[in-house]
Amino acid sequence: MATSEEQYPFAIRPIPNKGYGCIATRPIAPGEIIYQEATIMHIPVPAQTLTETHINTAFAALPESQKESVLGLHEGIHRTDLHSKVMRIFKANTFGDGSACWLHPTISRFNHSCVPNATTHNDPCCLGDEAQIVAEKEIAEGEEIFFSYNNEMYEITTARQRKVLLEKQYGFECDCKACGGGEEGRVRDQRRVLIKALRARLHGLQTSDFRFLDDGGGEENEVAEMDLWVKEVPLKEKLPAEKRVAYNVLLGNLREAEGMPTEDIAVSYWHAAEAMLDQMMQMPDVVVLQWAKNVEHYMEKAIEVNERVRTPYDHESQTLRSAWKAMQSRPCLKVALAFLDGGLKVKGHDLMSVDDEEPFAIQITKTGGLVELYEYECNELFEARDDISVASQEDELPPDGILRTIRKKMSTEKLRSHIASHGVYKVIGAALTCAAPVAAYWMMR
Ligand SMILES: C[S@@+](CC[C@H](N)C(=O)[O-])C[C@H]1O[C@@H](n2cnc3c(N)ncnc32)[C@H](O)[C@@H]1O
Repeated sequence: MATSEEQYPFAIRPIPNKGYGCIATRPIAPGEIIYQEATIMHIPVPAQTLTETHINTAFAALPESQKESVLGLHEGIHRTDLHSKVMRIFKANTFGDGSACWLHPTISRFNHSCVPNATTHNDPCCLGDEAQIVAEKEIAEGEEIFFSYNNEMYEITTARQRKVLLEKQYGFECDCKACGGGEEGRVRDQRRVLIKALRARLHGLQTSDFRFLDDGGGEENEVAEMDLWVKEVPLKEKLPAEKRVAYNVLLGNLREAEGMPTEDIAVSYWHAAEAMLDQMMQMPDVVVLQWAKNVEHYMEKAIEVNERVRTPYDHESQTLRSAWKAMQSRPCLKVALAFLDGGLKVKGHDLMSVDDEEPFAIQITKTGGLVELYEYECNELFEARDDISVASQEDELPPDGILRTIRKKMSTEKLRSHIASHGVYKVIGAALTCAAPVAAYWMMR
């Protein structure tokens, strides 16, 4: 176990009931690279189809020194399907990306938490076959450093369900704060159930049913990821833009509240901004200023969250920044942001309001002129369009869906009384089936 304490900010130490683990030897700041190392035993086969022969062949091909370090790794559990020590070691320490599996001799010493303070980065474009452990939060000297062994799955399962998954895969019972039960555990479970529902809807799927995990997950040694996803059923209708906005914002908020990795939080806000822009573009001649502000707010949030743990020059930061630049060049957003930035003169129209009231929207006329619209004027315009669209045939994605969203904005009183009589979770439930941004807003208060 070769880590030099001067060179790296952690040491491998025995941890009660966990074998070894990695302890910070000094304070570590968010974004700091804790460790970086190359893979060994890289097997170009997905975990589901990995066989004993694959593992034995890859092990046999290693130089003697690497064989020794593999054999020194944690052996994992004695399952009936894992016949040799090498098999058990590989299963207990394996990393994978859906197309290959591999080991990292030192990174394998980090233990798991469902609320991790670090993440693994292994983007092959930037790191080749290396992986990094990067701090997600402030880590104090003496604190154990954890990453999540499968955040994609664990962020959508309750403590009881994770207990089955972790037991079958690794043979341990997690004692992190998300698995610790009590009131905190209950709130975390509810957040993760919502994250599951939102993620499914955003993928165009009905929510998967994980209740079989509550009953112990069956006789199998391991619950394959395939089993969990194969039950997915596509939604009958495409999710309209206003729901994608609401769901992504809520997903970002829930992930933040749950302390999930910043990369996932940033992606939620980025997708919310994209959906908001899609919503704006369904009505290209009327630019609602608040929607433009929302796009800007969600993108700024995505960039800020991402750069808590990455420099502006990292690949992910560059991707986000160039996505934001591309969005800003869309005519509707460009007009709105230029206007909000301090006035915009187009074809002799001075759009700065004569009084202090900010217009609700800007209308782009047929001749390309720009006209300010105040809220009452918008309502009249939208009502006229609603009347026309009621008469028109039903589209899969009605272009005037957004108009209805604005209407929903008017019914906050109804939501308020709903919360009073049914409680917040009923309202969240309602929002999951008929969400509008205003419902998401209420949920987050
Ligand atoms: C990849 S290894 C991690 C390093 C390992 N503890 C060692 O001694 O080398 C995975 C194994 O560590 C243990 N482990 C990891 N996270 C744990 C946790 N949160 N609680 C208890 N045991 C854990 C389990 O035995 C698991 O099979």
